[in-house]
Amino acid sequence: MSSGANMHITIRLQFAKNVVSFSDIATAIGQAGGDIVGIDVISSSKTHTVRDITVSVLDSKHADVVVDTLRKTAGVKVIHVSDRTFLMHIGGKIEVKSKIPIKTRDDLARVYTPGVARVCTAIAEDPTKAYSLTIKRNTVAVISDGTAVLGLGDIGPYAAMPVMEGKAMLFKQLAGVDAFPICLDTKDTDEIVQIVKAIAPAFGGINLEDIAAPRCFEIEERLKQELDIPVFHDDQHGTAVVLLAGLLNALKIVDKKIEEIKVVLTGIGAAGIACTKMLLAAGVKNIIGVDRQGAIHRGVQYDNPYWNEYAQLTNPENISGSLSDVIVGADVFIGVSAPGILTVEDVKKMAKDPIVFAMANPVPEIDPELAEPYVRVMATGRSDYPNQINNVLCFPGIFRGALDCRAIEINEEMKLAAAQAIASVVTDEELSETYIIPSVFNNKVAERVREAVMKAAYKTGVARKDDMMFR
Ligand SMILES: NC(=O)c1ccc[n+]([C@@H]2O[C@H](COP(=O)([O-])OP(=O)(O)OC[C@H]3O[C@@H](n4cnc5c(N)ncnc54)[C@H](O)[C@@H]3O)[C@@H](O)[C@H]2O)c1
Ligand SMILES: O=C(O)C[C@H](O)C(=O)O
Ligand SMILES: [Mg+2]
Repeated sequence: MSSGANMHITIRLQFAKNVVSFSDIATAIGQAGGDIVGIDVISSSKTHTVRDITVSVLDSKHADVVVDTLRKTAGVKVIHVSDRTFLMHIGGKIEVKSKIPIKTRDDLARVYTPGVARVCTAIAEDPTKAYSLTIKRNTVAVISDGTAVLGLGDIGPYAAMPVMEGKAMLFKQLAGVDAFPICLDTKDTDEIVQIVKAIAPAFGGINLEDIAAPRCFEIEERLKQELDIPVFHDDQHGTAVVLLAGLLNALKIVDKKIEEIKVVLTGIGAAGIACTKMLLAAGVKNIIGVDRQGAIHRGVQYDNPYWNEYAQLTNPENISGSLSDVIVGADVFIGVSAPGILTVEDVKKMAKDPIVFAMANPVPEIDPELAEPYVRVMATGRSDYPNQINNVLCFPGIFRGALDCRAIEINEEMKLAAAQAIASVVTDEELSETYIIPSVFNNKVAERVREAVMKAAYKTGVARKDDMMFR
């Protein structure tokens, strides 16, 4: 399965009318396996025509095959090839906009010197006024060091930017939160903690993103202790929240109790450890974690201290072995690891009515089309298949709620409330194998998550909004 399903390329080509017809070109594209999804005439003369032909292809290799076929067709000249996805990224995807225009000298004197000085002084005298007089109240920093970007791994801070810009777009569109992508050119835990602390004054919350385990745990813990604004590692907690929402609904379909299921989870990293903790808190008793060297079990000393702790909390029968060994009889498979590691043979060994959540991005642990015939409920992290279990269902609404009540943190109760809120958007009448989790575009999601999260924040005493100081 490719990472670029729905990949569209636009090929600008010129063809000599007396040598080749458009239907010859369409046939050539079809024979190379491409699907024409759009045609635009750019110019036409007596002898030549220039057209932009948009073609759906499987991946970039397939795109090369289609383009090569056209290059070899007599009378055809390929002028250039563009990829719609790349075109959407030219110059980046977000910008900063002013709320008020500066039209007159008077405006200038208010938004900037000298007027602004009075506002600065007011904040200097009472720093809590930053909430009412600066962007802090509505602004989140999306911070990555580029070490665990999607399932692409350590691709560095420059390459991480498009994902962080995308997260910022989603924050804004789904919950009205202004988010800044900030990619740091350091992998040093102390340095990351120091930098984030130092930039915190401008922000009402910190969303850590795509920072590899195990460093992400210490970074988050230390920042939580040192800052009075919510710090939330999206790949851990956002994923765990949405996973639980999806599982609660999937279990209704197969009519199994959460306490009785056997769960096998692959990828004991940031997402995997947080998902496991959330499932244990929700009542799962039998969960086995599998990483590269097989099932995590007691009796081994792992280099990774988090795995030693993990072994204590999970795998009640202390089973060892590979994924194929431990998957036998499992009710649920959860993948937050790497592409293609679950085989159809593995799925066939699961208990009746298997639930498979293959959540690695962009390529899941098993191709949904291969798994489909053998599973009862199938979900991925992607938007091009039904049941998208992706942290995008959580982070906009959870931060909206936290910002609106000026929460000092996002705690366990707030996360659980968010999971239940997401699950509740799908009504019992609507619930089906292909609809266990609401769509990212369902505008009820962020609002419901916001309300639930605020309620939990007030209940647990972490909301400061009623405190006059933070108005
Ligand atoms: N759908 C979602 O919302 C969502 C959210 C977060 C992460 N993810 C995906 O989950 C994956 C992991 O993300 P993370 O942030 O936890 O990264 P991470 O680097 O912290 O953890 C990944 C873990 O997977 C393990 N792993 C790699 N290859 C494996 C294999 N062949 N078999 C078993 N384990 C293997 C690694 O050793 C590591 O422990 C990525 O693909 C990411 O895109 C999806
Ligand atoms: O970015 C996503 O689509 C989800 C998640 O944060 C991931 O790292 O895969
Ligand atoms: Mg991520």
